[in-house]
Amino acid sequence: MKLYHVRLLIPKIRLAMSRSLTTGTFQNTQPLNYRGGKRVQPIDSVGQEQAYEPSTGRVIATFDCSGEKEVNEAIQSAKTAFKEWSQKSGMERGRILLEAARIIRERAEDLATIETINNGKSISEAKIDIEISWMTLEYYAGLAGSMAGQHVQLPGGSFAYTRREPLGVCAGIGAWNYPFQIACWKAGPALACGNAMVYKPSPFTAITVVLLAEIFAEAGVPTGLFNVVQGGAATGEFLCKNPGVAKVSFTGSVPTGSKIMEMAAKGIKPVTLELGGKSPLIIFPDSDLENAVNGAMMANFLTQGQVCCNGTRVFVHRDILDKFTDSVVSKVKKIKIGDPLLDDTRMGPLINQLHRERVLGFLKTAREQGAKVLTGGEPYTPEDPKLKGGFYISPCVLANVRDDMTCVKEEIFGPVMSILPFDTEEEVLERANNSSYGLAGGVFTNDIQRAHRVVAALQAGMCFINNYNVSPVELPFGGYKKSGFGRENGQVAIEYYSQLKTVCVEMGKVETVF
Ligand SMILES: NC(=O)C1=CN([C@@H]2O[C@H](COP(=O)(O)OP(=O)(O)OC[C@H]3O[C@@H](n4cnc5c(N)ncnc54)[C@H](O)[C@@H]3O)[C@@H](O)[C@H]2O)C=CC1
Ligand SMILES: C[N+](C)(C)CCCC(=O)O
Repeated sequence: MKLYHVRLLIPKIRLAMSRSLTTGTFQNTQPLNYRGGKRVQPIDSVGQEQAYEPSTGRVIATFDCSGEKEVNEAIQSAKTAFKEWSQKSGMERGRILLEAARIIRERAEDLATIETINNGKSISEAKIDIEISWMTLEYYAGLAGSMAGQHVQLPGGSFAYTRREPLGVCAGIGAWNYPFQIACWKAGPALACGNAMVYKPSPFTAITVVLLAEIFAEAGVPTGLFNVVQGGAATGEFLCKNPGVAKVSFTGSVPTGSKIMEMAAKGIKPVTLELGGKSPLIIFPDSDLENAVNGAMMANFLTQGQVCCNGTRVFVHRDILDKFTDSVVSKVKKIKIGDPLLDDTRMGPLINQLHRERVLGFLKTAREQGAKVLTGGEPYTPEDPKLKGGFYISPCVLANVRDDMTCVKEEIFGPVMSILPFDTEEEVLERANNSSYGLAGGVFTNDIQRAHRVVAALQAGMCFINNYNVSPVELPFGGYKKSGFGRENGQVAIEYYSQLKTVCVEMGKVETVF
């Protein structure tokens, strides 16, 4: 009875706290590592990192990066919990994951607020991210109970069966653009399959993943099942190289993905790599123009354009080029930039000053190479004085671009759309596929056969017809080519967090050749 009251009260207090949080007020005071069922300071460190509130430029947390000993402790803690967790039935695990999903749903506003403070994305988007997060846990909770093997009949009454078993302790390494959601995309299937996890978020967004660890504990996972270590490359490397880690699931850039694969190769560990992209979005003249324009907006400007699967190469048929361009530019000009915690803001700041300079650098090169800026692409300072130190830029549309320009070839990871005219289907497919990336792709057309023919020809793991950047958890997500391999979400993710054991059973006498 007492416990029941505590349960009801805690979220209420927290919600009240989050509502009083406004931009410029949050300061982290608690340890950000999570091990053995509680927040802890790391026992050793490899330097310090700072997390910012990108909308104001304020430092909101300074923390030690976990050293080799701390990473090892977290892995040992996960190993202990794995023994208990892996013995539970799928139904038992599913029930606990459902409870975690329920708690996230109950605290959605709270979590979205902190996510916005630490990442800079608008609160309206952060709320969607949190919704996708609890849906992910619900989905894998449902799948946990249906994981099963096969029975195979053999001659003479003998038979075999297969068991789908967990891998052990999985390492999750995340990017900063969807901190809480990426952690759920990894933890959901990993825990459903019976694994334990040690998770390292990006040091830029160190805050919300610890809240997820607390939620798992509250939902009833064994102590130590989900641990958090903090830091950058050095901490990540301790994790990848540790023989106690059975698998690495990574979301981030191509160069880091390549390093992760190398480290994992030394230990013969499987990896899932969700890397960058430079995806094409193809608009045919027979498409519904309003839908196509809205699709292009969704493909380019979510989370200030810092989205791996964005369709940043927008190929538009020459017949509708002017109409499409005018419509997109007028919509982009109306995007409300400012305090991301305000409900009507649609675009917040980029993640940090260095990244803003990087994006502005791409725009400088684009201009030098002959691109025409139709709107935006400048540092932006909101009127509210407390936002003066934030990392804002105005969303940008580029025209007069060619396929060989840097802004069309390289991932900018900012709010920059390039519009490229085309004339024929054959030509546009050739150009769309002319990239070392292959994460996503989209097509807008009302010709049903053309739509399917085009997506069949696109070299990309995630394709959209007449929409872009929707991501229901039921759908597998992942890349072709340098955008990585392995899949997150969907039923198939179970295969990436489990291994198959075959048990061959003899019912007769052993026939020997000797
Ligand atoms: N395909 C996908 O699902 C997504 C891909 N991305 C890609 O991620 C990039 C942006 O994210 P960033 O955080 O800047 O990428 P990043 O590759 O610099 O860092 C990603 C994570 O890896 C860690 N890390 C860095 N060096 C490491 C090393 N040597 N060993 C182990 N861990 C290491 C970082 O601390 C961070 O947690 C973009 O290229 C973007 O396309 C981002 C989000 C989603
Ligand atoms: C949610 N969605 C589709 C906008 C982006 C997910 C991939 C990423 O983490 O960048």
